This record gives sequence, C-alpha cells and structure tokens, in this order.
Amino acid sequence: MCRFRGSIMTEFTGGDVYQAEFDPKAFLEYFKFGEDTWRDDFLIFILKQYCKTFTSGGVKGDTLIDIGSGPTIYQLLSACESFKEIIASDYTDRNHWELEKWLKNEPGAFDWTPVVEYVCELEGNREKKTEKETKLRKTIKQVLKCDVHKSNPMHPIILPPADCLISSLCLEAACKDLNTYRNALKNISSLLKPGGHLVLSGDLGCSFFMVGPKRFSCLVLREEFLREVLSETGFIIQEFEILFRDDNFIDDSSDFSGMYFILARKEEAI
Ligand SMILES: C[S@@+](CC[C@H](N)C(=O)[O-])C[C@H]1O[C@@H](n2cnc3c(N)ncnc32)[C@H](O)[C@@H]1O
Repeated sequence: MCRFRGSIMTEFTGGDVYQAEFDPKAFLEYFKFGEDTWRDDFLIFILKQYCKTFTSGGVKGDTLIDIGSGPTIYQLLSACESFKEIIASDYTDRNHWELEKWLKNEPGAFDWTPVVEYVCELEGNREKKTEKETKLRKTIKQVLKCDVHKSNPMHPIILPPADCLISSLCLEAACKDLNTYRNALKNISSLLKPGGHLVLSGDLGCSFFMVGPKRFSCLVLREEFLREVLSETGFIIQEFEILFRDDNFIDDSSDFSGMYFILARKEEAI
C-alpha cells in the first residue's frame, strides 16, 4: 500500500535542487533490470515501444536530441540504429559525469548489460551486447547542458534543428505547473525540424518520486492534458500508449498511476 498516495504535497524541486541533490547513482538503482518489480514492467513497456518506433523505418534521420537524459542510456539503445548522431543533454553536472563515465567505459560506470541484452533480444539479436554498446557510444557525439525553461534549451549553443527529439521522465520532473509544462514543450519543440518526430514518455498521475532518501516533486499529468498541449504546440499524435500500474507493485518510492508513451510529428511549417 502506498501511504503517500494523495496525502502529502511535495514542495517543488527545481533545477537548483537537481543540481545539489539529484544523486545519479541512487537514481540508477531503478534500472537494475530483472528484479521483478514495477520498474521492470516500466522498462519492458518502454523498451518495446522504442524498439517498435526506431526499427519500423518510419522514424529515422541524421540527428536525434535527447532532452533531460539524466544518467541513463536505455532510451537510446534502439534509437542509435536509426540516427547517425545523438546529442544527449541534462541540467546537472553530476548526470553529465555519470553519462560520460559510461560513454568512456570507465571503471565504476553503471552496468547496463541486462537492459542492453534485452534490447538486442527484442531487435532479433541482429547485434550482440558489445556491438550494441559500441554503436551507441559512437553515435552519442555530445552531452550538453540543457534547461527546458530557456527559449533555446541548449543556450548558448545553437543547434541545427534535429530530425527527432526524445525525452523521458523529464518535463514532468522539471515543471512546477501545467503552464510551465506548456512553455517547456514549446521551448524543446524549437529544437525540432518541421515534420520531425517527438518521442515523449513518462509518468501519469505522479506527484513524487524518491531518489535514494531524497523526495523529488513531479507534475501530475493526465492523458487529456498531454493530448491538448501537444496539439496546441503543433504536434500530430501518431501513437499514445499507456501502461497502468499493477497495484500489486505499489510501494513508497513513487505514486505514479501509469506510464505513457507518445509518438508525435511536428506539423510542417505553412
Ligand atoms: C527523472 S530524471 C529522468 C532521466 C532520464 N531521462 C530517464 O528517462 O531516466 C529527470 C531528469 O530531468 C533533469 N532536469 C530537471 N530539470 C531540468 C531542466 N530544467 N532542464 C532539463 N533537464 C532537467 C534532471 O536533471 C534529471 O536528469
């Protein structure tokens, strides 16, 4: 049973709190795959969606930008098959360092083996784990500082518009209310070419999540709002999938009610 559900308001945890208190190592505990928790359900759901999206041939191009990558790479494992270049980004220095550690294959980097092997299996084992990791490491060309609240989130760097944006669990973590979310979505959309794809995923109905002992706030999202804000921002939704949380797996680490996966296309400029 979740004691927190609906009972405690979490004070908004903005960029400064992420910079000071978001511990990448503690966050990566959520990605220890194979422990039969709701985290496995989430990963299986999302990895299957990514596999379908990036191997079906419809979503491909030269450049993909990942917004709010955190210290994770699971979201890019299938994408590296369809894009020549990936740019990762995040707000905090410690997430950058953690990601760089994995990119350089340094001692102490998180071991993504079970996740990578699962993706290789999903993709029909056309590649082995080591080849997949090598390909992803080669494809991620940069890790940039990003703030979704800036009109150019990569300021002061000006990037050419990308063919695809991917973002997972970031906007709901970074935004304190729905209006801020609206603006943040506009800001990241400016990094995408007209006709390009947005691959957006995250939590529904979530007000907090724990990272080690630290509680982070989350903006409660509903399907209707996501549909409305995407259409308002000039996106045509091509897929909207939801995985509702199995009540048997409710614990005190987060109160989310489900996960969403969206594939949307930015309207062509008129
Ligand atoms: C819950 S984590 C998600 C990380 C990763 N995308 C994933 O799917 O596991 C949220 C991420 O959003 C980043 N973040 C918070 N505020 C941000 C902002 N204003 N701009 C960009 N990223 C931000 C945090 O640093 C953190 O890495």
